[in-house]
Amino acid sequence: MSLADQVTAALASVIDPEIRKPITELDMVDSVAVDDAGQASVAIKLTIVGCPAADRIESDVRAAVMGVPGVTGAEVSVSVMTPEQRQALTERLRGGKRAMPFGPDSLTRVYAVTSGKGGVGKSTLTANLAVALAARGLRVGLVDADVHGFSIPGILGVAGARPTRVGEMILPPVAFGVKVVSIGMFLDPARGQGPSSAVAWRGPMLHRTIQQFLTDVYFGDLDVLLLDLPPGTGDVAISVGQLLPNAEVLVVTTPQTAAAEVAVRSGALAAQTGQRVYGVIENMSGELFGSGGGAQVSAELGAPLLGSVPLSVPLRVGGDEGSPIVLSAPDDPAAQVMGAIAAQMASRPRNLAGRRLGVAPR
Ligand SMILES: Nc1ncnc2c1ncn2[C@@H]1O[C@H](COP(=O)(O)OP(=O)(O)OP(=O)(O)O)[C@@H](O)[C@H]1O
Repeated sequence: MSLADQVTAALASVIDPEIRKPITELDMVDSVAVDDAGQASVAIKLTIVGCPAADRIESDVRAAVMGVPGVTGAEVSVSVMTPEQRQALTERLRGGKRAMPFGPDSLTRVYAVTSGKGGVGKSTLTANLAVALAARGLRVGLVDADVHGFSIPGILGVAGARPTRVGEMILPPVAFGVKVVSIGMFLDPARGQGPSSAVAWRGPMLHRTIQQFLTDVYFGDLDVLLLDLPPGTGDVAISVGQLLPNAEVLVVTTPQTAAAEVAVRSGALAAQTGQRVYGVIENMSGELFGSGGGAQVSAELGAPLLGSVPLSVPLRVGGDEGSPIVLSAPDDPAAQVMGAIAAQMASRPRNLAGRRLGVAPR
């Protein structure tokens, strides 16, 4: 066996402390060379930038290399895997099992949009934010999980659209650059399922449906996934909290005090499932409905008030007509506020920056 082969064999004793497998099985050894004088050069690829285990891996590699008889010195260089290499590794570690793509090791920022009660404009804001984010060049997916009324497809002008099935894969319709699916598109009226049968959707069946839905719908690589949840603190919010603990919550409220109180409750549920409240949006602001609801929810949840969207006739009409005003009437004051909120969201880095690869040890 050549000295280089012996060095490679020795590297099998170096275990990645997080993934808990030999680095030689994780495609982390890029190259190994040993010159005539016994000087070894080893190139290592880490899974992510700023990998907390980097120093340990590097020193373990050095020790393993120096332990090979005949090696006189070791030069270890460290780089980072490309996203493709990382993805290939992740898939291989999962053993080819289809997994829910938006879990904690995903690069996608996931936002669950919730409200205390219905009719506060949650779906309208979610749809417009999604379109505004897509218009900024982000890859955006939108899941309508509001079992009390699937309004997203209508607001985005794809009310009659059905997803395309390619084998086991379900390809979502695209509206204004947003990949949009609604649980409403998967209901089977023959089984009594329908937008008006929310009661039949409670509990474990709903949980399984959402899980299957997130797994089977092929969104591809997304920068942002938005979920329009039903108002309140019901089963869907709990399921999403369990399935996507990494999701951040956006709370929509109106300016009235009563609406603000229930909005706080739905935001507080997020904390119980380990989610973080990213921010609060006040909608339909204007003297008519009182004021201060957004600020109150923001203060009580300890999350920023991202903006106050004024009452706007074009916003309502745009929703009815399937024409989101962030595109069709960008100068409207409500469109301006929603555009500004989308700009804040778009300026955040991708989800995984500096985080560990969340691969569970076997
Ligand atoms: N800022 C606004 N100005 C005027 N009308 C608005 C505004 N925001 C929303 N609306 C209108 O209010 C109605 C309710 O909005 P929407 O369906 O988005 O609420 P929701 O909170 O998602 O309700 P639910 O959860 O019950 O589906 C719609 O007719 C919508 O066009």
